[in-house]
Amino acid sequence: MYRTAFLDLPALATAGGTVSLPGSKSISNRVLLLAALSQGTTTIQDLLDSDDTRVMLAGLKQLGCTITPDAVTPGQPIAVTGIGGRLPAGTAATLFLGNAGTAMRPLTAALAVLGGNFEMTGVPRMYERPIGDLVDALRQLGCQIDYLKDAGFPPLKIGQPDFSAWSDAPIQVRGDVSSQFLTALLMALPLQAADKAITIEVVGELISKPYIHITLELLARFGIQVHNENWQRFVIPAGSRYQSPGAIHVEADASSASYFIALGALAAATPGQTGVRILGVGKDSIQGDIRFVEAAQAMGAQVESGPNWLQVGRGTWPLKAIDLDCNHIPDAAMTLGVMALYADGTTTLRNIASWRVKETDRIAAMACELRKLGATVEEGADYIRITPPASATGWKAASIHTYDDHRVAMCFALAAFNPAGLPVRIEDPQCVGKTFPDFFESLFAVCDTPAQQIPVICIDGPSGSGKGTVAAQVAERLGYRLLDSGALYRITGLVATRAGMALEATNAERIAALIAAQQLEFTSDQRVLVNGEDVSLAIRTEEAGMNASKVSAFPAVRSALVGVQHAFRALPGLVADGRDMGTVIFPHAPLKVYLTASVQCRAERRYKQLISKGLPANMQALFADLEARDARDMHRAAAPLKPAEDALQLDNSTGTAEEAVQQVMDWWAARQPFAPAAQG
Ligand SMILES: Nc1ncnc2c1ncn2[C@@H]1O[C@H](COP(=O)(O)OP(=O)(O)O)[C@@H](O)[C@H]1O
Ligand SMILES: Nc1ccn([C@@H]2O[C@H](COP(=O)(O)OP(=O)(O)O)[C@@H](O)[C@H]2O)c(=O)n1
Repeated sequence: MYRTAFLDLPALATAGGTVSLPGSKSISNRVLLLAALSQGTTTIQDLLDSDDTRVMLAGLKQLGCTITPDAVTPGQPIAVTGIGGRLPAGTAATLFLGNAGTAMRPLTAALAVLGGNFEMTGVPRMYERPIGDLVDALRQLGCQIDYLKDAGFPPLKIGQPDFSAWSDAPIQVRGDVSSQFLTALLMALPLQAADKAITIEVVGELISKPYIHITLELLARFGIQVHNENWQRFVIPAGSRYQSPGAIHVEADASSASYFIALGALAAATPGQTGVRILGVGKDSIQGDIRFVEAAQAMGAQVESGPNWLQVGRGTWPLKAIDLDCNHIPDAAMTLGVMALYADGTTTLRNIASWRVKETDRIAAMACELRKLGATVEEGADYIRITPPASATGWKAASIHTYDDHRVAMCFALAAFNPAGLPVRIEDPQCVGKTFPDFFESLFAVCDTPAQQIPVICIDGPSGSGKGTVAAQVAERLGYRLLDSGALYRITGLVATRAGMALEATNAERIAALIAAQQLEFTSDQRVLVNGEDVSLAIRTEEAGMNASKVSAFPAVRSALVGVQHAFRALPGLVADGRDMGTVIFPHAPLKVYLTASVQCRAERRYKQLISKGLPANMQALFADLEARDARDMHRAAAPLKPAEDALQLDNSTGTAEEAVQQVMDWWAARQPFAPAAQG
């Protein structure tokens, strides 16, 4: 997940490849509970790993379910052996359910019906989330539930139910506060329907019907066929009994799929690829938002589907403008708002009054941000009408404010395909964490753009000037990748020495062949692996620096390392630290900085740095080494150390590292097309 203040997306050109979406939270926790109540073992594929599923798993273990493996492991199924519809007499437990409504509500209902001695607890925020309507409904049956703090809210105490006074009258539950209460009853009451049918009656208008649809579909897979009488009465037939389906797959979140469906529809296919393949959800999905596919098709998307996959490519281009009632897909419809930027006319999205009361006023937010990009937007109480810029020159580079709304951030990323080739800034990108923490990583993995579009900031300079420190911090602030090119020469020196090769010109070709044959890996936490061995510390000694300086003078070695360095230039951007980043490796980089500091100052810094790493250091020797290294780096024939003609020079002798970082950030900001107010 990007935790930067903003994330700049370079202009993107094509899309293609496969994206796996995270599992749906609503489905994950329902499946877990249903598996736990069933007879038999259920093998669950693609369960979401999140706070809410973790507390559910922990609770189920306390109830005696066997869970293997112990926790969600990426790519591996998890097996849940259920309790077969009953708990051993006298089962007692205190269940901590965090802030997971999808665990608290259904588990309360199930345990109240099964009976035992339970305390249902959670985080303080959970104690502010209402549960009174569910408790009232359960008490109609004879369930024993007491409030341990405030009436109507968790924590709760659950005892042994007494069903003797319960007639066959329908159980009534309110449907207009949270559909989770009805879901909880629908999942718990089959436990009492062995001998007689049970009817649940909704009082008031039922909200969020698509979620009840999910519950009914999943119940059916676990052997319970509920009769839905016009969303007002639900009848659980007599003889109902939970039975594991054996294996079940958790669908990916269909709303998250909308961004990639749109991507396939509006991006040209990456050569060699046939559009975007989305794994985890198919057209037969039980989630309401899957109907986004129809809307995308109406705009021109070419969509194929199979069990749990979608394949989306460009069909009609430009997209067709549409006029659509979006009441059935309120969340995913925001994505249509950005697709409208690529349409051949004015698109109207209607019946979206609920947008006004979501994470933010989404109609106002979409209108404001779409206008920043150059669209003409009309907004009404319950509609939005979007006319795209008339031509490529009408597009503007915008810094998109995201209103702490994950969906605003995700759908506006698609604006990076604009025909004007402008970058798009997404402010506060970490707001996507609510449903899709790795959204931008997933997006970059299936998007492509010519290398010259991907920004590179070069930071060159002599040893100890602070390049590595400044480059790492600039990369962190921008969410860019980092190339520590010196590490490549240090590794070369190390492997050559270990292979017993003298670091002399006569061996240059052999050394070059040797480094080209190594498997190099740079981890996200800045460790360096050679053929799987962590050499991060071994290459940091002064001796390794000297050896690096020697091998780096060999043209054959330098050529052998060019491809590796170019490969670092990847979305969303790169900060490259070295000697020849701006002069040789990335000569067209949009920002080149030449960082210097006096030899005295650099020797002192290096001394402190080595000591802090527990490596030996001697001030006098360091001073001499630095001078020798400077001389060799500056006077060698191949790619000598010198400022690029268009480099900005920064003397870093007196200021702090933070000041140097800020200077580079300011220079970078000045080269961006975004309004200055939004710079971070
Ligand atoms: N103003 C400064 N700018 C950059 N680094 C500094 C500064 N002041 C002290 N340092 C320290 O200097 C040391 C050497 O910096 P480093 O980034 O390794 O240099 P280089 O990569 O140019 O060899 C680091 O330990 C860093 O924390
Ligand atoms: N792009 C680069 C980076 C490093 N080098 C060489 O590799 C050596 C080690 O690089 P480094 O960046 O790790 O060294 P320090 O600046 O940290 O001392 C330098 O002294 C240079 O001789 C190079 O020639 N070209």
